[in-house]
Amino acid sequence: MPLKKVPSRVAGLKFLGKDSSRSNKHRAKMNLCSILMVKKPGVPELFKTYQCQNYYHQMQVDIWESCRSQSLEAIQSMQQRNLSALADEWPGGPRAAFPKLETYKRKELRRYDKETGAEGYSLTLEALCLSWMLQLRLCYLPESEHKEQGHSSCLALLQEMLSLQSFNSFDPIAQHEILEAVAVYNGQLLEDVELLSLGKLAGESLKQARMRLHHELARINGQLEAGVRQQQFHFKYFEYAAASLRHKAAACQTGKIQRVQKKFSKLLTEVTLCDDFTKHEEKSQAEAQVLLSMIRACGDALERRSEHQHSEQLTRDFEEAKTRLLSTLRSMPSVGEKRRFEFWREEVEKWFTHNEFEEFKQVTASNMIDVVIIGAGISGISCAKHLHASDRSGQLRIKIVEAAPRAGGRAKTLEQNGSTIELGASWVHGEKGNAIYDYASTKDLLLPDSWMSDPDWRWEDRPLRHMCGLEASDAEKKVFAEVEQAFDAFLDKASLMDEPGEKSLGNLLDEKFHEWAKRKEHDARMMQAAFEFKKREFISGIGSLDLYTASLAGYVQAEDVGPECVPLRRGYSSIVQALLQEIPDSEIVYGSGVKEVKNRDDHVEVFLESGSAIVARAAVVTVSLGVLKSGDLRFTPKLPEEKLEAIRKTGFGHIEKCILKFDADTWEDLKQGFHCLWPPEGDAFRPALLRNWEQSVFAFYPNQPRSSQSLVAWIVAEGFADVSAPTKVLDLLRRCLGRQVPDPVASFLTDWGANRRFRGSYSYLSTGQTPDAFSLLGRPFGRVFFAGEHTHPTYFGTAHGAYESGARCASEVMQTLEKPAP
Ligand SMILES: Cc1cc2nc3c(=O)[nH]c(=O)nc-3n(C[C@H](O)[C@H](O)[C@H](O)COP(=O)(O)OP(=O)(O)OC[C@H]3O[C@@H](n4cnc5c(N)ncnc54)[C@H](O)[C@@H]3O)c2cc1C
Repeated sequence: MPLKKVPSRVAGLKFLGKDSSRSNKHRAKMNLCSILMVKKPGVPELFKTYQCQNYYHQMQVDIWESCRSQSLEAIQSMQQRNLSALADEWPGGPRAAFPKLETYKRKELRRYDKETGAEGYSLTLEALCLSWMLQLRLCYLPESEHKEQGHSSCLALLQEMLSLQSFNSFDPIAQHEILEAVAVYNGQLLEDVELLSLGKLAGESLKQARMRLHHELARINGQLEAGVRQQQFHFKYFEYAAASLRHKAAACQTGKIQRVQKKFSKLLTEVTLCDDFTKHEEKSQAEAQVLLSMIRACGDALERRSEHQHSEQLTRDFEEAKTRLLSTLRSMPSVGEKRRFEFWREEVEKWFTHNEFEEFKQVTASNMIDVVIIGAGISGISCAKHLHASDRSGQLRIKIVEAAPRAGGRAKTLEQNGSTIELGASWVHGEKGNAIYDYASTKDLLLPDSWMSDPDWRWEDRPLRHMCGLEASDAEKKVFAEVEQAFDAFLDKASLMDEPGEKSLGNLLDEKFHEWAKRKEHDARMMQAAFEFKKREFISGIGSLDLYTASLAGYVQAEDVGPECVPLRRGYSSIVQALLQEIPDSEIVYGSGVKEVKNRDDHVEVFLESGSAIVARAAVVTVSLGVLKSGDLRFTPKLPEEKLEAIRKTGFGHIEKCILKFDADTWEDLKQGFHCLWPPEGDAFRPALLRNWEQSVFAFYPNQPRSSQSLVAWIVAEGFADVSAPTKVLDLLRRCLGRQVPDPVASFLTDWGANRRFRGSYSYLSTGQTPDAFSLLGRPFGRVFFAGEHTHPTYFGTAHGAYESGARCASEVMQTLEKPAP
């Protein structure tokens, strides 16, 4: 690779890139524009055609800068920003314009290639443009629905550039650029599971496609190494060499990685030891040192991988490597001086916290297991239990990773001086065909039937009070009972409808109520108040913030397993404890939030927030719909669009409980609880539109089991985080009773909506959704399986739905694991 004199303008750009001062950046940008717009008359015309000048210029400069900041992620996010800001400038979208621009450039390139010498400088520029364009294109790849085509065309472009007769006579900057693009592509390609889809596209077998890939990589790496050997201590070479190593590490077996690692290590050692090493740019010298240490540390890590070491040990090793490196840098005459050393210390920190490097560390820290279950709620534990039950060999290696320090998720019971308080699920809804009921019965966890006939608990006998503090009169109670009956009848009728269509529950109920109320002679305000009570009560049952976005079809689809509401003797946590006893303790890792799930060809990689990773043959995701909506858990590759849409559209409720615990004397007076009637607000009662959450409180119920001496108020509010809620709820209680009530001895407030591990209470079908949304949410994607209440087609929103979804998932996973490898 002969070094030619670098054309000043381009060189200026390159070196200006190193200087981050604003004016220099601006000059760099202007230089670039003038090269593109003035020196190459064909280019502006073309850009004009696609009306994308600004976009393109901005892009070049952005890419330039983000290449310096080393991260493809940075390029992608910049790309996103630019795209939305400049979408108007590029009618038809950049994807439509790209192929045209590309074809043009490729043609030019070939033409210049034939006429090498005469147009050498132009050729260099064209090659530069092409390589930038390639980088742009690479940015689109992760998002593109035409990923396979994207891969093919990128590969074709790379091959074309590398095979140009005149490649070696390009100026070094252009060669660098092209090789960089190659290296980025190299990493990207491995990321996308080794050309699997490309193989399919070209009608090749997987084996052929892999061979082709390896052949290609060997060639590309050869070029990279040649670059390093020529002592061009260029930042990018080292960086991408490391990225490439990391990707290889993720894709190959240990033996192979060690060979690659040794090779790089040798190469870099050679570089740092050579005579004129210290004559090179300071930054490059340090870069080489950093890389060498990193690679050595990686080497150590790799060796440990075979020794099954834990990630904490690895973290310590990396820390040690970092300290070693810093002391080497401090001792280097060109770096050790205080101000510069500070700069380098920051750089080293960056290197060592660089995402890719972290991932490398994580992957090396893991050992392959069979199934990793994310979340130890009812669905996660049920899945583990059922996996064990169907594991005939008794060899299945399972891990459950749970972000919280406890199991149970939305089933959470507080133990309070011998009594229990339910913060999440409290009832076993229905007896027949309810898996939780059956399970709890066999373990004798349910309260005896007699509790239902307890006069203190009888629903219909509960006192009815106005918010102003008055008890409802007998006449009002009669109206209330009639409205209740009519309301239930509306819903019963809705359940019988064959085609509930797009209608919302709110609309249906309003319609029916108005028809019904017209025929009645009762006090209109009382009817309305009773109707709004029912709606409030109903909202807390289905979890929707607003009945007008909850689908009637969803209500019809939700299956009841009986009218009973059976509480558990020792609360819902007793179910969780019983289930936990059926799986080995060592299988659960608490306090381990998962941040990313990578779906590979024949395995999954699950990256934890703590910095380690688990590699398994299959993963089961049981996090709530709220967590899936938030995007906190990343999936690579992205989930299919139809699943994403179901995640976006399916409703996830926001129900909270505020529980006030009283002493024995006060409790005697309150133990039945009561229903509260708000003055009617017109006929469009929508909690989402309420001025404050207090208005969603419709009752004070004894918390089950009632020995806890506590009243619970249900609250409907999004992302609820009002710490003063217990005081406000107590005020409401006093207001409704029309008298002073002694302060409670304790109060509890849930935060299901604000808690980032849940982000809501339970799911429901929204208007406009097709009823198969829940099944779609439960559909596996590659080796990733999905359980959780939100994946049950008929028992969504319930604990038994969660339990059954775990069992379903276990059977899907077993089928996959038992399939012979392709
Ligand atoms: C207030 C309330 C009252 C309810 N009342 C009833 C009732 O009376 N009867 C009934 O049948 N149902 C009821 N439910 C619903 C029932 O509690 C749920 O349907 C059920 O518990 C859901 O279980 P799951 O396993 O699907 O999800 P979860 O319980 O949400 O379990 C998911 C687990 O994943 C963990 N997690 C989240 N993110 C991560 C991450 N990144 N990495 C690792 N782990 C993570 C969470 O910590 C959690 O433990 C109620 C729910 C609420 C909120």
